[in-house]
Amino acid sequence: MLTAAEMQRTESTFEQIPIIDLTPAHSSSPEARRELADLIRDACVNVGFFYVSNHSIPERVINTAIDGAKRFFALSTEEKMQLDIHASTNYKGYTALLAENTDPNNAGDLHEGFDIGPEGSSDAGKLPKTDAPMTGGNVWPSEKTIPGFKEDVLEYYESALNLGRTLFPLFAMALDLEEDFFTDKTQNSAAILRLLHYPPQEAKTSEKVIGIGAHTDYECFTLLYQDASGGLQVQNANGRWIDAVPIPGTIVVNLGDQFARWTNDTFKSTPHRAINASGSERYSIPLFFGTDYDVLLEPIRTCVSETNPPKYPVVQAGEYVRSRLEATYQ
Ligand SMILES: O=C(O)CCC(=O)C(=O)O
Ligand SMILES: [Fe+2]
Repeated sequence: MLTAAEMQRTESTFEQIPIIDLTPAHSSSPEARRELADLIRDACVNVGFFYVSNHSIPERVINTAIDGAKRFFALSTEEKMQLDIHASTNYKGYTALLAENTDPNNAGDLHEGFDIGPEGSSDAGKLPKTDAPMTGGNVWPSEKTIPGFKEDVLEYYESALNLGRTLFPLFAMALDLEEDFFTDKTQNSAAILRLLHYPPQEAKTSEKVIGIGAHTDYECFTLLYQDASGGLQVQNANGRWIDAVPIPGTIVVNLGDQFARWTNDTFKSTPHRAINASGSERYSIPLFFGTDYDVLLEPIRTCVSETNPPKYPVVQAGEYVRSRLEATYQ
């Protein structure tokens, strides 16, 4: 008999992104968790992207966060620029339209964003420089400007963090490691949440200005809520752009470069981009879930062999993310 993973087998030339039901993640049966980890392994090795259903982020929490994003981006440019990310020492705050350029071949991204990290850790000055991008307080609009915004966004942040914590043991099983392999490496996870707003892209906009240019993410994995507009595209091994169509009730999970490096490319960090051709405003919320910044990304033992030697120099996780953030916001 074929296992679920064998029946749902993907390929690197995928035309569709697999959907994985996360219900067995909480099962007391090791076999059920193993079967789920096999599905996740297949998606990670071939696609680098999958949708999760039954992901446990309540719909209400998603809706209030999206509503918060709408209220935030509706503020005047002047109000938003008071929180300019370029004025922050730790990459928190507001990114204006075209202020970011994810694909160096492009001329700017047609989105605006608002970034937060862990709330309440404002001791960045005492920490080594490599820790700076993740630590330090967030900046918020005043409570009077958008009542309830901070609470709503932080509630989503906590829910998404919980989902991320559910996934690490499954990724560990998928790599034939002990289930708790990542636990001591993700005690102070560097998780950056972005609220994103993509104005509708007019047909005449140059090809060098799209919602977000082709890129790979920096951390271990990203949990992405996207609204119903559509526009996210994922590049397969043939170079074709495959639509990651919005599927109600799901969150998109994609792997990032920390995981690709750590797993010696066993897990794929797949290029993706977004073009909002819907004719209306698009909102999305990625949460970039990384390992603790002091972890050395030495190739994981099950991912190297004599015939598969290490492909990347060893870097410290925080140092790696810092270098990518610096390049993005220079
Ligand atoms: O908005 C999206 O669908 C994708 C966003 C993204 O890829 C990113 O922020 O890294
Ligand atoms: Fe991305």
